Amino acid sequence: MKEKTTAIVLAAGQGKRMHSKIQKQFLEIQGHPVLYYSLKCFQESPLIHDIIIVTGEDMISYCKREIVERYQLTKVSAVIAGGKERYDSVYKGLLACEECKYVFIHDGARPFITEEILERGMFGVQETGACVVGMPSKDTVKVADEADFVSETPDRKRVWTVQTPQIFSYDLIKKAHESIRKKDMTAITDDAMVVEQESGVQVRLVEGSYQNIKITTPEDLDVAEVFLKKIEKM
Ligand SMILES: Nc1ccn([C@@H]2O[C@H](COP(=O)(O)OP(=O)(O)OP(=O)(O)O)[C@@H](O)[C@H]2O)c(=O)n1
Ligand SMILES: C[C@](O)(CO)[C@H](O)COP(=O)(O)O
Repeated sequence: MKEKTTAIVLAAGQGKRMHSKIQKQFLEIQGHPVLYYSLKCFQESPLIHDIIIVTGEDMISYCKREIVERYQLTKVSAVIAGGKERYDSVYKGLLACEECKYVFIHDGARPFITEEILERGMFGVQETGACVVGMPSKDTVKVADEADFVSETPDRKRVWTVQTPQIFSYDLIKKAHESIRKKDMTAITDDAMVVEQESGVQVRLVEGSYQNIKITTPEDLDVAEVFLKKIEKM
């Protein structure tokens, strides 16, 4: 089915900045693992046909049992092993996709996506085949030189901090990842930059939300608890 849309959900990171024995995507907030919340959104979205979970080799059976079976995530078509870096895990996810038109690449460490965000992403990707969700920066951003002196202050109106999901035409993102893998790869921190560097395709920015945080350091868990309590009351 060529019109299919697949979500690749990344959960193979070590979470070093969290300093926890349990990897952050498996820590519980309000009684459920962080990873569950974004999977639930993809499971319930009419835009998404199937879901691939990318996790550590040693966590595959845990994910199948404690996430996919426990929450009856019927759209999950595969749970596969990721790689050393985030971009390796993305590439493995892309290789595991069955024929599809679009892919939503998402950090399993971002629990607060919504159907509205997915809709904006799906709308945005139609234009050029590449779309990222993000938000305009609330802070003024400085670009530093190598000695930590300010080298530039970009116009804040033009500065966005980007989130996931990042949504692409499958053929475009697969080709871009294949192309960058032939080079010396350093500091590839998102998928949009792979498209920026390896194709002439423009990447559309659409609004995510200020709530769509990535669980990265311990204080993010406190913030996540607050957001969840607020969501539960709605
Ligand atoms: N080799 C990797 C590295 C990261 N990720 C995933 O990519 C997302 C975003 O990465 P990040 O927040 O940097 O996670 P970690 O790499 O786990 O964190 P840290 O850098 O603190 O170790 C997370 O959902 C993480 O599980 C992945 O699937 N495979
Ligand atoms: C893809 C991403 O979530 C966009 O903000 C982010 O770049 C992941 O980066 P990290 O270095 O893995 O935290």
